[in-house]
Amino acid sequence: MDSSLLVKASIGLVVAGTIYSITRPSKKLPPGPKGIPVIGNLFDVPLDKEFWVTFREWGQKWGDVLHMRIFGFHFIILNSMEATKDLLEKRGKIYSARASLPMFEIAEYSKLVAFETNTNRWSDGRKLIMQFLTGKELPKLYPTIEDECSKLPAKIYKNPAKLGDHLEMSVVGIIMRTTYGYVPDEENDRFTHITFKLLDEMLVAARPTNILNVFSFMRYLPPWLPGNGNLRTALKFRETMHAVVDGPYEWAQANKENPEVAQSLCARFQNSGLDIDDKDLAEWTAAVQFIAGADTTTFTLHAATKAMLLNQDVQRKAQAELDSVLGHRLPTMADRPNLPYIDAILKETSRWHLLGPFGAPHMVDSDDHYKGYFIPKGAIILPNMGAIASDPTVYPDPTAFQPERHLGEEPQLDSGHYNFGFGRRVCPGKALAQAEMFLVLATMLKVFDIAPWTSEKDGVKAAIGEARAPSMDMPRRPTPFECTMKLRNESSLELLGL
Ligand code: HEM
Repeated sequence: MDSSLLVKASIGLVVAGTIYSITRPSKKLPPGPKGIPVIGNLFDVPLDKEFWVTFREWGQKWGDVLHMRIFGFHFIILNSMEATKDLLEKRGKIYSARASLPMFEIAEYSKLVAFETNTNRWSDGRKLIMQFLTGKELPKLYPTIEDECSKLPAKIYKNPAKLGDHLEMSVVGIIMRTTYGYVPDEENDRFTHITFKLLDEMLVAARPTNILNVFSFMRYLPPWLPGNGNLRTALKFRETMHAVVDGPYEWAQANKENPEVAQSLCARFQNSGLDIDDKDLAEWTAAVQFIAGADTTTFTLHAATKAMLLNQDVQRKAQAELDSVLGHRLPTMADRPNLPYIDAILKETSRWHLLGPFGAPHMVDSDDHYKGYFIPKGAIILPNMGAIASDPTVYPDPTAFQPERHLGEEPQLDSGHYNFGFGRRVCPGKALAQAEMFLVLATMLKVFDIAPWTSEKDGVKAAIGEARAPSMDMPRRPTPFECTMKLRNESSLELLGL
């Protein structure tokens, strides 16, 4: 063999190797606290502080893309809108999976659009919702929204102490009527009751401290085995899940002739023209409307009420807008384009009260690289919306409640661009939620003043909100507050429809 050829070949190999080692994607994970073997960063996240605040502080030290590991799970924290959009939107194809939690699988929550990973069944479910809850179809739901909202002032007037419940039942009424054509009872409605039970159980099942969520092999052990209580719980939770999916659907089947049922989403899901005559998908997609749409919308309305209480000047400005556009009548959906301040209040509410500082986490389903860092397949992605919503370079004076920041020639970043999630997973109920929140808030402010409550002399106390420990839970109620609802003036009585 020609020795010069051997030398040339060796040099070539060395050069190629060097080039490869320089250009090879690095396996360097994004920065973050060092952690300790096996348990990783478990003790680096203080439990007495909001998690998003800790992550924002880490960001100030290490940058807007961070890594932490807890046991075998990798987490990538994104502290800026830019990084979040780059990954969850521009690379949405690989960043749209959902992590599977063993307790969610056993309880069958993973069959719901919101928790199912990116399968064909998930995308069919999404298509169904998008088809009927957006664009030209959405206004078909407006008469129901208007009807429910027109009843709200009388309910508040008769029993102001239950303001929080009235707001909740307006949202539930809109969902149950549009989804099934079913009008829920104000008190102790059977389907409403079981669905709220399910929502509570979901929070329990999602706890990372559940041993079954950490050691998934335990699902294959007999449920009666001592120490396998999580499996028994998950099997019980499955019964609630099925009651929520089957109950209202079967009621709708039995009441097909009722015109409201015939018009409902549930009926339309079955005749959608999509390639599904699959009863199973229609049934589970109908159920997710309540599961994903009730607390999210209600808690935002509770937070908007609190914002009005704390910012009386904003409330007065909103009422002045309502009076000048409406005169002496309740608002309708047709008024929305003329009431921009109400929408601005809702945008500011969603920024000011984060419903979920991390939204619903996505999972990346193949290895990736970003800004020179390695993002491992299976990592959970946590967009830190808390950091985004409080960034003074995006929102000057971020702690102030200022609807004006969303108006004018150069509005600041619309919270709707992050509060409803990202990319292929973005909330398909966004337009519906925004429409109903608009009308509920506009109706309430047209008829009532939301005033401070300090003692009985102020009137009847309405207490709303919840003391809560820092967590990753979504959605979250506002922290507790007390207010009283006063009719704005004598003629407001005429708007109650009594
Ligand atoms: C203020 C009200 C609401 C807020 C703030 C909200 C927010 C969100 C967020 C953050 C996500 C996760 C998105 C992601 O993974 O990137 C989501 C998903 C979802 N939302 Fe909403 N939502 C609201 C109301 C509603 C309503 C009224 C409905 C239905 C009628 C609904 C249906 C869904 C569904 C089905 C998903 C799962 C989407 C998927 O995983 O593909 N939401 N929502």
